[in-house]
Amino acid sequence: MAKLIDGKRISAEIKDELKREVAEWKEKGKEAALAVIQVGNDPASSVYVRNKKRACEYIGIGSLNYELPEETTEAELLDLIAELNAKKEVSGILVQLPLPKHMDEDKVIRAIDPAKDVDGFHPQNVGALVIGQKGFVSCTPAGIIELLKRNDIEIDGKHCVVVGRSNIVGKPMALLMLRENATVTVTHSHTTNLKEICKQADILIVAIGKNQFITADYVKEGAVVIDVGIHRDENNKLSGDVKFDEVEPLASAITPVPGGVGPMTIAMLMNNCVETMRYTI
Ligand SMILES: Nc1nc2c(c(=O)[nH]1)N[C@@H](CN(C=O)c1ccc(C(=O)N[C@@H](CCC(=O)O)C(=O)O)cc1)CN2
Repeated sequence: MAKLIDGKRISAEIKDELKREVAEWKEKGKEAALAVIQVGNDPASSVYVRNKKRACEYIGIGSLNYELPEETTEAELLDLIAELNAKKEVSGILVQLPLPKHMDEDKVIRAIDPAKDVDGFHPQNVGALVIGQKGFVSCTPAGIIELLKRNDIEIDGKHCVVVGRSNIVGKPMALLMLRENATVTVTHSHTTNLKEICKQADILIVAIGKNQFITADYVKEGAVVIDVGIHRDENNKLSGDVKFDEVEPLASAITPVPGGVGPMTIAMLMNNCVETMRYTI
């Protein structure tokens, strides 16, 4: 019987800790405000943007929401980002991904002031992570580290297999696990012996975007399984990249979907927003 890693509970704990900290900073005259830009009306993105706004309100920081139509041009979006970069009262900026196909996501991310890049996607922040310097760390990988630590799951010396190499999860996740002294294997669509590699994992982190792809035959008895995937069926029922019912009996600990990694993304975004209060003069 696997230990259920309860991201919903831990994210609530973190938001309560941040709520108290924000109150202290505000007493010292410090403020923070998060600007969230959504282009188009992807239903899942609208849920996440709403959750981010609610989290800002809960911890006591400002939130400015910009809902732009799908046909917004890249130039118009870049102009808005430039405006927000220049606004002193805006301490964090994020552009909800994915963007419409006519936009270059990398170019848009590079336009955000790295000091306001609370998603941790800007090359300057990613570079800082690579060389072990200070910078914003992307929220989902940071949330997974927090889940492991707050569940007293040992990372140092463990073999961690990351399935997927995206810029917003897989790659930063590998770097964070390395920073925690895990031995890290990153797999991807060109990995030929995926099942054999996954079965070697003490900690298996799955972020491939394939519904319930990881089944019991990919998992070593007693492994810790972290599911980053999120899929909705026609009845709006959520599932992950891991076949939970099959894998749970094998694992020593596992994250559910929903209620695992997802809420931690929001909590760690709030932490990055509060970080701007800790380091402003
Ligand atoms: N600019 C960004 N875009 C995207 C990010 C990101 O970190 N920055 N990550 C994902 C989406 N994401 C945040 O934006 C995100 C995904 C899931 C959840 C979450 O709380 N999931 C819940 C279920 C919520 C629901 O009812 O659907 C759960 O798993 O329990 C929060 C944020 C891609 N885009």
